Amino acid sequence: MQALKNLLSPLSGNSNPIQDTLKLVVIGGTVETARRASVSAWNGFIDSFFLTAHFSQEDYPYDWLMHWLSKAGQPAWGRSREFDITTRSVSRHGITQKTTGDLEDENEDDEEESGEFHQGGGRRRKVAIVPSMDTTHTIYYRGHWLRITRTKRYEDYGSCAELKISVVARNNDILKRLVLEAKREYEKDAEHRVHIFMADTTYGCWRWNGARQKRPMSSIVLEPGVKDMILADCKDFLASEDWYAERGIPFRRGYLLHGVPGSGKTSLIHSLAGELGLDIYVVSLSSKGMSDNTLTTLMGNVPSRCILLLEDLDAAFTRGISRDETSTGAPTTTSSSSSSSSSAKNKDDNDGSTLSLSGLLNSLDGVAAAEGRLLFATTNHIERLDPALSRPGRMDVWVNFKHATKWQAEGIFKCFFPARPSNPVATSAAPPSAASADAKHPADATSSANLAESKRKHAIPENELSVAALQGYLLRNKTRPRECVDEVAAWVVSEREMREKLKKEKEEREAKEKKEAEEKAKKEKEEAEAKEREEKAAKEKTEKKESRVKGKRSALREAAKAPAASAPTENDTPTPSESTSATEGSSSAKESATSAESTSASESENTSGADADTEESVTSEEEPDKAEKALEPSEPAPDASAAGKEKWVSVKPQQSSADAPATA
Ligand SMILES: Nc1ncnc2c1ncn2[C@@H]1O[C@H](COP(=O)(O)OP(=O)(O)OP(=O)(O)O)[C@@H](O)[C@H]1O
Repeated sequence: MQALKNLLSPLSGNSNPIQDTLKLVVIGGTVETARRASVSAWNGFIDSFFLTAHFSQEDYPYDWLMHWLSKAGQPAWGRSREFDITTRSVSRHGITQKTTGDLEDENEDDEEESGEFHQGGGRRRKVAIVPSMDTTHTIYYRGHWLRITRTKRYEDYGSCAELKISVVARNNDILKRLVLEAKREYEKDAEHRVHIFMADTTYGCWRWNGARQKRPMSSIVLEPGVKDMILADCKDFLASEDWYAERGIPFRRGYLLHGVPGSGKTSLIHSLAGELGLDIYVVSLSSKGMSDNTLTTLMGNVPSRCILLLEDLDAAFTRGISRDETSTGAPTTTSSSSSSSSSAKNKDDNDGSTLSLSGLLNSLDGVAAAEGRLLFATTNHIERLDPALSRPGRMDVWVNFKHATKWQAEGIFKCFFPARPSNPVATSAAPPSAASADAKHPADATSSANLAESKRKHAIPENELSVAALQGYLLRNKTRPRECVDEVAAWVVSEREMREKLKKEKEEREAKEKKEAEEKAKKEKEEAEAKEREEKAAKEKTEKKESRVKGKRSALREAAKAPAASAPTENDTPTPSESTSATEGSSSAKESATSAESTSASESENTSGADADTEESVTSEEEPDKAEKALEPSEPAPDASAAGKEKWVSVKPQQSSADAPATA
């Protein structure tokens, strides 16, 4: 104390300013050091007493905890003074737009209390409270204060959130309890839902796409034993991890569901996911930007227990062939022969996808491929698949889906109009209205039900209509079972007619497209041939012209040489008559040239269209030759005197007519 007094006292009195400054520096330094020491001591204290757990957005516990935290009415969370309020549900990949049916409360009466409200007439949304970003929230949980911080981590590809929970405790029991409770809550909530994740080809990651209501297996109508066989196989696989490990067999199983559209392939997978409590990870191999690397990354990020769904395997596969034939290994089948489909295919070829068959195979069973996943692939065209893709090991179980049999038609009818055994009147599987109508004639009820049953059975043709089409018909008549049965024969006829009509339209469209394509090809061929002919003619003309000019020049040269050779024996000076002749010759040449020109012009006039144009240009090119051409008729016989004349003539066309007399 005395020392502090001594230290401070001179500041008040008159003393040396340098000393005062130094003292101030010392005081400031001491205070700052003390502050830092206390902060570090506090951090040390926190570290030694607080337990801290980190939860990455990429893993399930993050989902559980966010779900737990976001639950409206969470008492501990309710006391927090800063939070985000959202109507979007919480998922592994952040706050995502929720889909219908997700996090909905069945109890509409408690709407206000639970924070739900109707939006857009019918769809209910739930207000969720979640921890805001980069803020530490303190909540009280089972006798402990939890410090919760949600932060965002930036990585190479996008961002990833993290949850940090700290608690003062001797051991991590409280954190374990918290995570387990959150998990239980999450699973309880997800009990009736199947979570769907879609592949994001841009970032090579999975995006939560929503949670769908589970579909009961009983609602899928397949031939007897099929559903049970698949379900039992899946269950057996999921329970056999050790068995696979002991034998060194990769712990994966593949199911290939192939067959006609609308026969229940996708529905069965959704139903199985619900039954087995698995999430579905959907990859569309034909999606934009899909490449070998992206697919491998995606496959590597699939969790161990899930359903991996490759939809429309053939579509991506056929496109793969056209895009990258060498690397796909050129499978045995090709795409549809129809011009429309091929043109559509060509259009798609430039979508930036570089997926190859080998890339797909590697991603399915390469080292990066996840263990314990159930692979389901669907296709409408099994014949287009490469044998390498569908071989056992990759696709272990094949199931063929056909058009509805009579048995299936009956089954789906019963799904829509289930019989009520407690009420004998209603054994006809009729809805209340029809049942009450029957109640007026109880004696007839059974017989009429049987009649309806047999009517229905006989009206639906075997293996002709898809189950989806049947379902559509039943949906349209869901409140009138009796009429539904009565009108089924008419509906089948109308379906056939509709199918015929569509088929005819398709054939006509294809024929038209084919014809157009053929005409186009023919026109292009003709144009190419015409162009080729033109080029050939032009070339021939040029060659002809060149050879003619050449011949002419050599003839003239030779003609010019002849008098030169005889010159020493004759008079060097031409006689007046010779000179006149030469002049005459020159004027005659001029005349001939003029007549040749006019002939050429009249010829051009007689020529029509493009030929005329061509002729014109050729004529103008030939202009210098006209004079030479014009000389042809005046070409004298090759005697000596004529040669003498030709001497002048030969010079003249090369020069202007004005020069002729001078030269002469
Ligand atoms: N066997 C079936 N049992 C019950 N419902 C079915 C069955 N087949 C089809 N459906 C109904 O038809 C609709 C279409 O079925 P789904 O999408 O499962 O057919 P798909 O075979 O996957 O067709 P695609 O090959 O075109 O994808 C669904 O709404 C489904 O309820």
